[in-house]
Amino acid sequence: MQVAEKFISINGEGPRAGALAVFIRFQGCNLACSYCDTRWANEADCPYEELTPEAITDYVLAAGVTNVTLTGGEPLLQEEMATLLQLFDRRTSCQVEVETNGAVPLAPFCTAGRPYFTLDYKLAGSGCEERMVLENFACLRPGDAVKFVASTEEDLKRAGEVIRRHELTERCTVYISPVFGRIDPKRIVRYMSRERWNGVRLQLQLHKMIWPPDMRGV
Ligand SMILES: C[S@@+](CC[C@H](N)C(=O)[O-])C[C@H]1O[C@@H](n2cnc3c(N)ncnc32)[C@H](O)[C@@H]1O
Ligand SMILES: Nc1nc2[nH]cc(C(=O)O)c2c(=O)[nH]1
Ligand code: SF4
Ligand SMILES: [Mg+2]
Repeated sequence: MQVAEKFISINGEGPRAGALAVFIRFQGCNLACSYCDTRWANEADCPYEELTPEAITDYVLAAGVTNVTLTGGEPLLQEEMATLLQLFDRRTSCQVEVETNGAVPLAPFCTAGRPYFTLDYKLAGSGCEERMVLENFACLRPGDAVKFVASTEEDLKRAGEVIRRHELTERCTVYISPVFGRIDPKRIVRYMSRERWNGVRLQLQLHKMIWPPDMRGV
């Protein structure tokens, strides 16, 4: 498996935000979001370590941290991802979370060793909305999350439509986040108040408040 970086930090995003986690960031992505903060990991010439699923679970077990976040790049493009998830299930008692971009079918990963998914629904501002696999919503369960990362008021309006049409707040946790530096979070809160967005949570990326926003390995 192609690992661009691995590190221990607090999770800055999602349902386990603030909790210590071990991060495995895989190289390569099938999208090119306009705002991507880890574009470097998507480049074909990004340096990576080639690690087996066994070596990755060994690293996590040795780290002694019980939350694991698999991210990227797009983690679900890794050929051995199903094997890795089964190994985590068999060899560890870790809570495994996968950050995924909504453009890869989840169903093949919803068998034994199913992780928690944090699924990004890409809005128009990302340039990738037409790539969303809408069938994925049916796979979501409590403990999972859908995240909308908004650049504009148009994005906020669209997020509201998708949340309502697919009844997402009934299925799992729903987050709305600003594209870092592109929209003032105050505008999002005003929008949430005006539209009475019950059941949706604003989320700001904690790690970008603690460290420089472009710092790797945190
Ligand atoms: C880098 S992506 C990797 C996982 C997967 N490819 C995805 O898009 O969910 C991890 C998370 O960072 C978010 N993200 C990337 N760039 C961002 C930015 N500039 N501002 C806010 N969130 C960003 C993505 O929307 C996603 O939720
Ligand atoms: N601290 C920290 N938390 C994170 N949660 C999700 C991340 C990601 O890049 O997917 C991330 C990240 O890059 N750093
Ligand atoms: S899907 Fe994720 S990793 Fe890929 S370009 Fe978009 S934000 Fe970046
Ligand atoms: Mg990140």
